[in-house]
Amino acid sequence: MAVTPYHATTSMSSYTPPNRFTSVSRAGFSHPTPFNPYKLDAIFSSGRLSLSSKRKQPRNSLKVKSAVAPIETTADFDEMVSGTQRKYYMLGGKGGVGKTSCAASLAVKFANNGHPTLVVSTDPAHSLSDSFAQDLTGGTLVPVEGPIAPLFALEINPEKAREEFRDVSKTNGGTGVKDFMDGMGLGMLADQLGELKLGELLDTPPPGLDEAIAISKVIQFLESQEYNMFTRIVFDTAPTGHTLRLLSLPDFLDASIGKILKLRKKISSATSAIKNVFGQEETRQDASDKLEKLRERMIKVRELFRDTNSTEFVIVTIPTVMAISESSRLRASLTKENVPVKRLIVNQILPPSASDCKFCAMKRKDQTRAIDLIRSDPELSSLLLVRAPLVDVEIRGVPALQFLGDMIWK
Ligand SMILES: Nc1ncnc2c1ncn2[C@@H]1O[C@H](COP(=O)(O)OP(=O)(O)OP(=O)(O)O)[C@@H](O)[C@H]1O
Repeated sequence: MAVTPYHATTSMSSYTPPNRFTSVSRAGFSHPTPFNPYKLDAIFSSGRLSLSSKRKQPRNSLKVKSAVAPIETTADFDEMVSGTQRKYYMLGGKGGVGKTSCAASLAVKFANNGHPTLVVSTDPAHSLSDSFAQDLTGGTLVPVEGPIAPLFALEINPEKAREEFRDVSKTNGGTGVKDFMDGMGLGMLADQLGELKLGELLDTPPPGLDEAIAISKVIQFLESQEYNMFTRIVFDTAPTGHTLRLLSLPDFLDASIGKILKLRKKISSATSAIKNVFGQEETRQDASDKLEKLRERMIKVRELFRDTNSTEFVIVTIPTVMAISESSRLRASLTKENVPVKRLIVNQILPPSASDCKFCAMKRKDQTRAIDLIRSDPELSSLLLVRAPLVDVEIRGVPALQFLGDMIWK
């Protein structure tokens, strides 16, 4: 299967990873008081947040205090950044909570700490381009300017990935095969094939299939020599429902494809006498191989999600009862699927304010109540709770992501 084309740039090909990751200074910005840390526009207009200035400033000089009841934990970024072996971070959660912003800011932070990093969006509704304020829609790796170590971004077109699957399956088990079998009087086997609901699968692929294929494509090309320089891979995944289906999908596909392959063997022996007449043996063998490969790739995706040594799923949520309930269910499902989870980002927490309006005071109360839920939730209370404040402008572009990342990933 063709690997996503990519044209290496000089910055990537000439890059030598540092021996000691700690030797690369982290981005930090100092702000003279009085200063509202949530006013991004103030930082930009004052010129205090610029890529050239970031290396001169002391690390983590910007401290943000949380507005709601304190739960003093950090993301333990030191643990995330340590080691040169490749690590994968999957960020997921309810739609619109800030998965993309958190994923992009984490990727920028890794790159600023010396890790050649790749950030990938497999969300069918991509917003990585918007987040980086760069066009990433071409389906190829695009260099992101700014961070210290190379940072590349990729939006995988799920439609295209799905088409690939449809092509493989059509030749192997769709109507083509059914007609072929009917023609040979193998209606019974055709019915068995029907039971596998393969036709349905082709017409309306289950949510998660395109994402699983997209992830498997990334795994595939990351195995090549050309891309082994990437030590951190950050995935911006699709909203919760898709992720959950994606996790059960490999089992479903594994079983279905397994059955199809068995069936194929039966058909193959039953028709050995006449298959030469049809002259299709070679095509069918090729399709079988492709299907088997697809099955292996699905298994790899599942293994990657479950690999405690290299992978971590980070749940992103917001401080509302609905979002937290959904996060709790997500965690339960991830645990069932043996997917390692350590961190929970609570994004968009209201910043402190001396004079709350009525609306803000109500909102703050709601947020406090929601965060209290996390503390008593059996699925979420054991996670490292990371607080991310609501800022007053959209997070777009590397400097803004750097700013957000320095508040979240500490
Ligand atoms: N901490 C924050 N403060 C202010 N705005 C934020 C914050 N986090 C995210 N946003 C904004 O919220 C919007 C949605 O964020 P984002 O695209 O990151 O969410 P998402 O979970 O990836 O969404 P989707 O599920 O639609 O892909 C964006 O406009 C983003 O700039």
